[in-house]
Amino acid sequence: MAGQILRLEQAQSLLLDRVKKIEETEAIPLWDVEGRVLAEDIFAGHDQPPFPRSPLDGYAVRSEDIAKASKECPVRLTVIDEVNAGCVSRRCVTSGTAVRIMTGAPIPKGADCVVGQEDTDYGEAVAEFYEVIGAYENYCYAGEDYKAGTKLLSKDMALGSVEAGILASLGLKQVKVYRRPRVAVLTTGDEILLPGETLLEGKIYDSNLYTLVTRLTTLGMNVVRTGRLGDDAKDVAAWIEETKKQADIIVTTGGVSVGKKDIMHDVVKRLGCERIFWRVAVKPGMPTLCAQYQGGLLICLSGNPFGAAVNLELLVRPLLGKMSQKKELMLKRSQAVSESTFPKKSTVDRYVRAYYEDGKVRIPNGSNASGILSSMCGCNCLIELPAGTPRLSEGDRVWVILL
Ligand SMILES: Nc1nc2c(c(=O)[nH]1)N[C@H]1C(S)=C(S)[C@@H](COP(=O)(O)OP(=O)(O)OC[C@H]3O[C@@H](n4cnc5c(N)ncnc54)[C@H](O)[C@@H]3O)O[C@H]1N2
Ligand code: MOO
Repeated sequence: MAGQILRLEQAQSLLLDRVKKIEETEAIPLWDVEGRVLAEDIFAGHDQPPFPRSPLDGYAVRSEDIAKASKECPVRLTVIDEVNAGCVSRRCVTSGTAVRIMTGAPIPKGADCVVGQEDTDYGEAVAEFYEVIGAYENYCYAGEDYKAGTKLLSKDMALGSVEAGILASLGLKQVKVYRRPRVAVLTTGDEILLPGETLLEGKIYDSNLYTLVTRLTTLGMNVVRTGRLGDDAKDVAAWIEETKKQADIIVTTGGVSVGKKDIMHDVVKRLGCERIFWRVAVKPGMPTLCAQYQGGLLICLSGNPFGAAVNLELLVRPLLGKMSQKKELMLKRSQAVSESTFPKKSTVDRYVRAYYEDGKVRIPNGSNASGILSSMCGCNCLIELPAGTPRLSEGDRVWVILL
């Protein structure tokens, strides 16, 4: 069963070769666009703004009427109408007249500029003007944001709050995006209890389910099914069989090592899946087992909580990035100077939980062992110590993977 232990890059590329960009699309409400990828080009259906509008509260006038206005020698114009945002004045501004106007209101015909009310006497029937304002000053053109027919957003771009606003400004309620990768998570182990159950002798609570599902959700994935089962290969195979149609990727934890209850090897056989690899030369999480089922990948991570969390980042996250076209999901490395020591020499590539800030990286107190989760609290990176790296000292330069 042992076979060859793959280097991380080999394992990553074997898996990446087996996934494709998701082409299926769905229409979603604008509220939900954050983190989604646009599946259509978006063209403007109208000018924005659709009409020339006032940028000020004041008076719409003809600039030639106030060409000689000053504080000492004000120009007096008859106020023939008032227009607020959302309304339209049907009057035409002719020589000697003005229309009282509020910010955002359409500039009436005949007017070619707006005088802010601070430069007037705020007159109601007749107003005095103290400033010269040139033609098309304080004048927002129709279409100055965008013109009808302009391509505003392109297929395959990432959507966020600004794009949501642009789509809304077009009057759209929905937009076509690629569907998200569908991921299912199953934790296995006779010792695993769900939070809320009574802690019995020899048992522990399931932390992996919560770490993995929360992380996948944060990465923008559609977690379609979750489950927890004991060490029974038949049950686990049945669960995976039922889930295969709904999920592009099924992630499991536990049962991948060499013990009597390490059932995932048997599960893969029962399912008739093609085993892609077992074991990657990394610590933690070395015994990861990956297989292909029709329609997706089965990624069986170590039961150890840190091993599962790290390999979700190293092996699963890049797949999700490729499938969803979200570049930010591809692994991001940065150089940093270590402010901590790490005592163990690395015989395989080792990942150490740490905090990164401003080019410096610090390892938290507590163990970095595969079974230890609590010291990962607040960590935002993994220090990458390649095989053969001697003990880490303060001041050493290292590469980190930003989480
Ligand atoms: N003789 C050997 N023993 C082991 C080897 C080896 O090479 N020879 N490899 C070790 C390494 S490295 C790892 S990693 C673990 C992997 O074990 P499994 O993936 O089979 O996982 P389990 O045995 O099921 O669990 C390991 C550990 O994690 C706890 N666990 C499991 N599930 C959860 C969960 N959902 N939430 C929290 N904690 C969980 C479980 O109780 C175990 O303590 O194998 C080594 N053994
Ligand atoms: O490969 Mo394991 O997760 O280090 O104990």
